[in-house]
Amino acid sequence: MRFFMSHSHTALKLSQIMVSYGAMRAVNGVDLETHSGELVALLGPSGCGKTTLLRVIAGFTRCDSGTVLLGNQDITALPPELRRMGMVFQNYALFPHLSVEANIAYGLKAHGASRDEATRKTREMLEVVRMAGFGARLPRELSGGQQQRVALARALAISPRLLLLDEPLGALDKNLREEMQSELLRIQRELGITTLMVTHDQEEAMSMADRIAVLNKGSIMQLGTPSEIYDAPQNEFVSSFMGSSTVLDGQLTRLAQDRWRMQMPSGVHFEFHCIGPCTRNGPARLALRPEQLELSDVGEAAQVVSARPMGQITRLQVRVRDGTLLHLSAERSAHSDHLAAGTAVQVRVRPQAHCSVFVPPVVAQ
Ligand SMILES: Nc1ncnc2c1ncn2[C@@H]1O[C@H](COP(=O)(O)OP(=O)(O)OP(=O)(O)O)[C@@H](O)[C@H]1O
Repeated sequence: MRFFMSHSHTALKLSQIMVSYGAMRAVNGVDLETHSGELVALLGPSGCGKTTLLRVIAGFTRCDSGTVLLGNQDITALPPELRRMGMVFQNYALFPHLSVEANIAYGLKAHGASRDEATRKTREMLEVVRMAGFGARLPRELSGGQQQRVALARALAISPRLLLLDEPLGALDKNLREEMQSELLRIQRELGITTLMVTHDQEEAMSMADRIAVLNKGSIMQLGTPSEIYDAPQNEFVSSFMGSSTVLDGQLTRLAQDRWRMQMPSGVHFEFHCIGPCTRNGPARLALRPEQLELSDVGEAAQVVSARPMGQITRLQVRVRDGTLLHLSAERSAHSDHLAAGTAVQVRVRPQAHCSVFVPPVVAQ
């Protein structure tokens, strides 16, 4: 009867997970705790260990050390079939010769559901993913998005304690992908099921996740809400991975309580407010996002390299006098749309912007 339980709101806790393949460490001491019912995105570049971490949680890959807790249960050594987790992969992985209904019922029967239970639950899941009426079709008779709905229905049918998604929308084109993002979110919210989703798409993570874990080289670089990750990156990796920024090396000087000046060796300088508990005079790196810069009557002299109207904004590239290229996004205007290459302008950090500064670690002599 366990199939008729509501989806449990179970939290996951990973402690010091290590996985190596030979000499290569794929996951390097990961700690991660989810709240029950939240959607956490595992975001990072190719090869950073996202899938390996998901496989450790599912039980397909053994970790060399560390523990996996689900609720209060230590499941580190539990085989995958006893973990009751729902998984969806990028490539659908539906059985091609089975109908939609049979695909969904397959896992239910494998978990010991009777035929009647399986039929009832399968119909219910088809309703949840808005595919009622498609039960008799074969996977090849469905679009990519529909196949992914069926894969999701199949994963959810066993009332999993955790939903694991590995690039679930990676094979879909942009429009369908966006539609499926909100659909997936609706279902996840409706069922209140704790979900981990692997993605390398920053926008997808930003628009869907309650919290994002940014991974690099097997370690979590930062865990936080989308706005914490974007607005207050804790290190240079997160700052450059989330959205684009231009990084300037120079000397940092405090001008006032929360006002700083960054001067590059050429003398080019910018004044700005700093994010968070900033920092000390001396060598530093300033990360400037396109939306933090503006053309103005005061500021560093620069030349326009290119101006491209893109929907609501114009993307500008300007070069300051030491050759540094800066990226700006300006609100569309007749002026910004018609800035020719070579036009002399002035550029500054927007007065209200708060920028990230990273101080190189002090090297002991
Ligand atoms: N079975 C394996 N044997 C050896 N090395 C592996 C194995 N699986 C993964 N790796 C390596 O471990 C590292 C992490 O791989 P993983 O698939 O977890 O990365 P990922 O972040 O999911 O990448 P992608 O976004 O490209 O799927 C990579 O360097 C990969 O080559």
